[in-house]
Amino acid sequence: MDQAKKTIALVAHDGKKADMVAFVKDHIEDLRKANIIATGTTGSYVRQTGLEVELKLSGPMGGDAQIAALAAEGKVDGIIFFRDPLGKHAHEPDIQMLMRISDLYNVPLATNPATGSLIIQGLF
Ligand SMILES: O=C(CO)COP(=O)(O)O
Repeated sequence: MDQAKKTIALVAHDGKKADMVAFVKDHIEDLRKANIIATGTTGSYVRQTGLEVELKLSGPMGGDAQIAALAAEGKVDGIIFFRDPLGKHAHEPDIQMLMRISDLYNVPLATNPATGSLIIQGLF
């Protein structure tokens, strides 16, 4: 992790992983300037774009919680979290926690590509 760089967390539910990969491709030049962390499965998909990604645990196994903990410690500058509004998740409490922590610590969090682009514009 390069302390001089911004850190961006990428998280996407299964129904939104294709959207996340498309988003990363659209913003790859800016994202290359950042440290990228991601929940496990999302990160594996994103790596296919060639972007370097530090993988956390898969979301249902605690990945959202790991990203929330880093955000609470001031180690995350932006979170791009494409939730599936049509899906149901066993780890819903973790999803809510990640959003709550981002509000508590005023960490920008985008839940769709439009606001994700605004976060990237704002950070770079
Ligand atoms: O479930 C998730 C976010 O809540 C995402 O986790 P994965 O990237 O491991 O699929």
